[in-house]
Amino acid sequence: MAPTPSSARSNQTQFTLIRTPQTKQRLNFHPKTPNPDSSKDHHLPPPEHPVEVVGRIRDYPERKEKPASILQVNPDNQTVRVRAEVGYRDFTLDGVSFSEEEGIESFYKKFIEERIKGVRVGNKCTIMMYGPTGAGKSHTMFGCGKEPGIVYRSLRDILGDSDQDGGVTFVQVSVLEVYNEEIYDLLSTNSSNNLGIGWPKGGSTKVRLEVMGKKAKNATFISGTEAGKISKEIVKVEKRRIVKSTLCNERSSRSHCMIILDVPTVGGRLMLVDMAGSENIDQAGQTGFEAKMQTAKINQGNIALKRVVESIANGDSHVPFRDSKLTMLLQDSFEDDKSKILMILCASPDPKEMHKTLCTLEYGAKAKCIVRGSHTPNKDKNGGDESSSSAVILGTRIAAMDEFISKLQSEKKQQEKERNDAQKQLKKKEEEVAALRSLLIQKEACAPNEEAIKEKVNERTQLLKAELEKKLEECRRMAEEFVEMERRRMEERIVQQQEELEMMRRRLEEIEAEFRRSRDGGDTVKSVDETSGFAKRLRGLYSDDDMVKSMDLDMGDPEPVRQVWGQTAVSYQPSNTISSNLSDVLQPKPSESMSCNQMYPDRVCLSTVFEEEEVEEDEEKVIIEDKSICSITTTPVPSLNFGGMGGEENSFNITDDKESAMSRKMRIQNIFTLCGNQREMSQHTGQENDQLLPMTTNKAEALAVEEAKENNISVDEGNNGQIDIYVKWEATTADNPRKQLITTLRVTKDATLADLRKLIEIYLGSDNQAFTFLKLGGPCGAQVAKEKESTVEATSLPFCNGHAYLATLRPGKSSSQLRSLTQASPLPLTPIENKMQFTTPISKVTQKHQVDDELSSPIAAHLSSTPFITLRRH
Ligand SMILES: Nc1ncnc2c1ncn2[C@@H]1O[C@H](COP(=O)(O)OP(=O)(O)OP(=O)(O)O)[C@@H](O)[C@H]1O
Repeated sequence: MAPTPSSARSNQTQFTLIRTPQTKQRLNFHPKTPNPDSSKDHHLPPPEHPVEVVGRIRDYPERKEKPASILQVNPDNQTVRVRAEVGYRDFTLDGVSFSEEEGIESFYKKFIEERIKGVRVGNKCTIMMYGPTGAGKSHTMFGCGKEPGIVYRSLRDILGDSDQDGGVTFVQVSVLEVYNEEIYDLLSTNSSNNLGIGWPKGGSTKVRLEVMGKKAKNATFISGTEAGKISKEIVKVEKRRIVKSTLCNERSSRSHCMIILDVPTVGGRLMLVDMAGSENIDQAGQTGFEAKMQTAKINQGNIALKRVVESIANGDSHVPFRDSKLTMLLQDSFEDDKSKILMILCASPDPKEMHKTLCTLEYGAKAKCIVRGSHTPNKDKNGGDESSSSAVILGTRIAAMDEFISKLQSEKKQQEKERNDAQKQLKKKEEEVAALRSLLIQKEACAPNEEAIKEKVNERTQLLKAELEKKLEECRRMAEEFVEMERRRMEERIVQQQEELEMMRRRLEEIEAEFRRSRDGGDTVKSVDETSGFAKRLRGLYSDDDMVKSMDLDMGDPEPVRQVWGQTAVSYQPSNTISSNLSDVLQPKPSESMSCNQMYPDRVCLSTVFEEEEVEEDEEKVIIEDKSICSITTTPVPSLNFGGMGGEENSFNITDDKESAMSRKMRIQNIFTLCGNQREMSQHTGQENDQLLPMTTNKAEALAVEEAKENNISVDEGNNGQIDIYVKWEATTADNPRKQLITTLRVTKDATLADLRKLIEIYLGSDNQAFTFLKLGGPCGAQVAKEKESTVEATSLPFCNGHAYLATLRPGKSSSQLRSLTQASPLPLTPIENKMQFTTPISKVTQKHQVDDELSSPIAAHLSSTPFITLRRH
């Protein structure tokens, strides 16, 4: 494939594919217009191509990792494509063979065997190995140990197997070497001259020959009919070739080797030419003047052969055969009509060798275009004149040229198409690059925006942080204020408690004084003493000097009394000290917080722990006296139904089937006792009947009394000589809209209402709420005069529900005091009471004590406003 000048120009301007230094040496075809006489060409014989070109691509069996091949063969096995990083070039040859797939034997059979048969019958054939050093020329020509090369296979084919054909064909074989533009006879040795470097050792030298005409003069030949013997000789003399280690080949042939095999009987001739490597000086890595000269002279043969090929192909009148010894010896091969040339292009698939491979294929493509020229006149065998013969030849050449030109044009079109595709792809890629670039620019433009956003976020964060800190500071200040306020409130409470304690102490002193008076007094006092269980009790206690008397509001509770109230919790420490520790305030102890959290999961709890330990000893004594008389508990009323106390019908749980017979009996006994007392009281006083309440406010109580009368059963006075008394306010009045269960007291069974009053007054505290007892036993209740209270026993009160006595209090004139009593104090502490108004938590407490659901609500309503006190014994 030789580009036309036009294509070469287009390559320069449009193609940047693959260029070689040899481009300038390309055939310079003149553009030709279509031959007007081309119509006449159809009778011309097809153009004769004396040179056929096949490619042999070597293998690298010794390499473990083979590089990707740059050579690719089309399915027609004639076009080899050289792939570069960008683009490719196709070369159309007469055949391509990969030594990896086809060994020497199959290559020989495919491309050479037929020609050798022609030689045997008188044809002339020249087989040239062309290619860069190390491409496998010698390997293909002479073979290796396992595979004999073309030389030995040709000999065997021409002479036949000596054992079978023995001497049918006779051949003469000359072996020449062209080195440094000199011809040497490798079959002859000259023992006298020693030419030095490169020559065989042992004193013998090669014989230099002169060229006479187109042949080497006086060349030695070996003749014979046995291929084996001749092959052995050739093997021997082939080793005399000058070889040298180069960068490209460890045993590089530095000379051209020609084996000329004549078959004189038929006039056949076979010329086998193993050319030296076609590399240039730099590639050969030769240094020094002599070495460079040597490489230059080796190349001289190659260059001369190229010129000859181009000249023949161009149809030049002069073909420079005489430019080198090699071309002089090959002249016959090109000029003889009977001679055919087979050029084997050896190439490497290694990408590193791409440049050499391209040069080799370009050279082969040129050689393939050679047609018989005018300088090889083919005498008209039919006796025609020379001019007509020349015209035929010229016509043939023109046809060949036209064919070549059309081929190049189609290649050019193909390449232009590929170029357009490549340009389109390039444009597409450029667009992509432009898009990416714009994206990049956009991103770069966005970068400052991100910075601005970050800055804003930082600013906002700082602002929020400052606000947060401000609010935190505010909260801290509020907490401190709150703590301070609580502290002050607590202090006030403490003062108040101290005052109350003082008042209690004074009251106890009064009681004590009364007690002394009763002890020291006459018969009048004695009667009081007999009737007053409380005084009796006091006397008993004071008569025992060994008894430890103490007063402690927290009587024996293993844990301090805790009342849940409000939304905060304060831990109140003994000795009137206030724990104002903020952490204590805001973070209650785990046990406290747990109880609080269970009851008020959504609230912050404040628990009050109230302990009085440093109370004066005298006060303690009095309290112990009180304790011995009664105990006030916060135990919820078990089954007392206060549903009817708000005006609705009372519904004591008298139909409870589960009530034990014992408790029923006790209740009936109690009612009888009450009834008896009522009658007794009426007889003694005579005034109470006048002051009977207009109606019994509690039907259940009346019912219980009647029941007791009917059954005539005495009441059992409770456990351990103590009885429980429910203390409640009378029915609803305008002043007192709610019924109030005040508390439950536990007193000795011989306690009088006067004793009860004292306890209730203590319980009610400094408010000193005025009240009178209502004695309910008959159909109507009656007020008990205050002065008569000491004569009326607590057991004369109505007995309710088999559990406790009911002390109903009628408020005195000071209803405002009652109101204030019923109103819950928001403050946690009063001396011995806590006024709670939290329905929900109290109802929870009552549920905890398993009060019926029906009862829980009204009881909770009462309990929520009922002051509690817990007194325990030490
Ligand atoms: N097809 C092949 N398969 C295996 N080995 C090969 C092949 N071709 C060449 N070789 C090996 O490569 C090395 C070089 O080959 P060779 O001498 O034939 O190259 P060359 O073209 O003759 O080089 P030079 O021009 O320098 O003489 C040798 O060792 C040879 O055995």
